[in-house]
Amino acid sequence: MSANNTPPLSPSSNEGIENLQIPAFWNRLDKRYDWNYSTTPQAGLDGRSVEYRRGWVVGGSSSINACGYTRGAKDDYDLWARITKDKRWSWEAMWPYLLRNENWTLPIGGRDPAGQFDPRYHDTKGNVRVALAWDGPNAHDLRALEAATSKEMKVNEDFRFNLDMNDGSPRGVGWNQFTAGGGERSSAATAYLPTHVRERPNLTILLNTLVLRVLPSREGEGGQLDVRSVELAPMIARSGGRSSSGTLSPALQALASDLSSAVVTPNSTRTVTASKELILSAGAINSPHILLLSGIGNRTELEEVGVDVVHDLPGVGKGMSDHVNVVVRWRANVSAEVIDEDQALLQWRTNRTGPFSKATDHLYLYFRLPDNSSVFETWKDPSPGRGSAHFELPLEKSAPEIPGYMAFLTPYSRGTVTLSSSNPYDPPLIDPNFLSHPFDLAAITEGIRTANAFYSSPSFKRDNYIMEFIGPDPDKLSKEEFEREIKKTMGSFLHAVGTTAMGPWGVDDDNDGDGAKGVGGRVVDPEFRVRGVKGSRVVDAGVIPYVPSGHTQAPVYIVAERAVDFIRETWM
Ligand SMILES: Cc1cc2nc3c(=O)[nH]c(=O)nc-3n(C[C@H](O)[C@H](O)[C@H](O)COP(=O)(O)OP(=O)(O)OC[C@H]3O[C@@H](n4cnc5c(N)ncnc54)[C@H](O)[C@@H]3O)c2cc1C
Repeated sequence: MSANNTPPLSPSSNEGIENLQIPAFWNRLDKRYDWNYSTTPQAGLDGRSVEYRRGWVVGGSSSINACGYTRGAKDDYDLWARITKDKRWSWEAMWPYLLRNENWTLPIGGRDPAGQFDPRYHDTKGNVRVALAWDGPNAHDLRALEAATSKEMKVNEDFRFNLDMNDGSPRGVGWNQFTAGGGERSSAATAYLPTHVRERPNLTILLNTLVLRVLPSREGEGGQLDVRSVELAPMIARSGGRSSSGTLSPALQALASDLSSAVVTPNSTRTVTASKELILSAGAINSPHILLLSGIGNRTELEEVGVDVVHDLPGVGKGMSDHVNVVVRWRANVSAEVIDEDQALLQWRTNRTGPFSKATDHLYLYFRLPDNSSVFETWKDPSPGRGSAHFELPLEKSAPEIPGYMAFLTPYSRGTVTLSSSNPYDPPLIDPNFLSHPFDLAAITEGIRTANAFYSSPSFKRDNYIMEFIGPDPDKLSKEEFEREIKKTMGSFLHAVGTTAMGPWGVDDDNDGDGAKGVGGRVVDPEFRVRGVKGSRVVDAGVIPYVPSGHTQAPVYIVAERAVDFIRETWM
């Protein structure tokens, strides 16, 4: 079901779109809010391509995502500080920014959240509304909580209850926090661009407008390349991938008349030049795409597709790091809970409670592989530290099968975003290169064993509640059968980072585009300035060098809040 909507004025506006406001609808949204990307055929998935969703709407992917709010581990930020050799990126130094985006909100419907989060790690003054779900523990949660506090499960320290997974130490069983407030999605659009902000005279939002390229504006001091212009074109029709261009929208014409530097070109494009600097935030997939189309990237690869090289920066689009989604299942003795969707929609419209007010379920299990795991005999642990997790298992209640969409959080595999052609309307080639490193499948095999150990606790076995592990079970299938099953259903958690990764100050002598080195050739400095270029920064998920051991939207808000102060300090 999808709620009836008044057709939007523009498909790229989020305003007044009920389907975007309802958290539960994230997985059934109309394609018009999506760039409709897929990956290249993945050798690691036996040649399968997988869907790669990205939000085509104000607020980007935060307007269509599953609302999970996880900052990751303290170790993630400390790793960024080591990579950039800049202590300002450590968890401790970042603490004000970890809080600054957040507006902690009580759950809608009057549920008492005491004992389900730790108020010391939250703030109520930010813009992004964050809350626990409207409803309290269900029967499945009660068993998980019982397991997490039982003596038997002390065998694994990660099977313990964790009061707040956003305190920097996510390991354990804890309550899922959502980017929702009052039962409605809170996105970058609703949080940072509410109506009163959109009405500011110094802000212009161009809907249905495509950035084609960034352009050198003028020679900067000392002949340094100065990139502060963007080339824009209207986007009028979308039917999968990108659209064709059309005539200029009134907003674009108005902007052009306001800006002395705007230039009309014969094919309806427009060039706009920033007086101070250009901030590119087109996301981990599209920011590198735009840079490559602009001639900023690996010289040889640009020349191969006929793009004039403006700046040889080999790391652009390299080093893509993402979480994979491993599907495992258990048969459960649970009766199916049938949701009357008309009733649920009415309930949501009436008081914003009910099943539609939450995007996913209540509890998550974050766990590490043990230090003595056989996988570490062959490979070095890629995780950022012992406080971080290798896996996330959402503890979902469903009947008659309990699904485990287990996220593998610390992959060695790294991929790329490259050009399919020099035409800005052609989608980029997205190659996450899933399972290209043998550690990943070996770790997943061990991770499944640990996930099954959790569901084998007496709390879940009692009354024959969990009846059977459906699998894929590495202890029942042959290695080949097991791997085939994993590859058949695996997808992306859509947490791409690293494609315009930040690295240390100064000359980057590791900027060789070698994804295997870990950060894919560093594209921006620790304050997000594009290397070797004056006037441009990139601020989005692409600058994060390693995929965090949690979901990515909270880290992106944190990165963006940090960027605000870097930019402010530059111009004060
Ligand atoms: C379906 C889905 C579910 C997810 N679930 C979660 C979750 O539960 N929790 C979580 O933490 N993370 C989740 N994520 C990831 C999270 O939403 C992203 O990491 C986060 O939004 C940051 O993404 P980004 O920086 O890549 O940019 P995006 O959020 O994708 O934003 C990029 C913006 O730039 C615009 N843009 C791009 N190219 C151009 C161009 N050429 N011209 C004009 N505009 C352009 C896009 O339309 C978009 O508005 C999910 C993502 C998806 C897609």
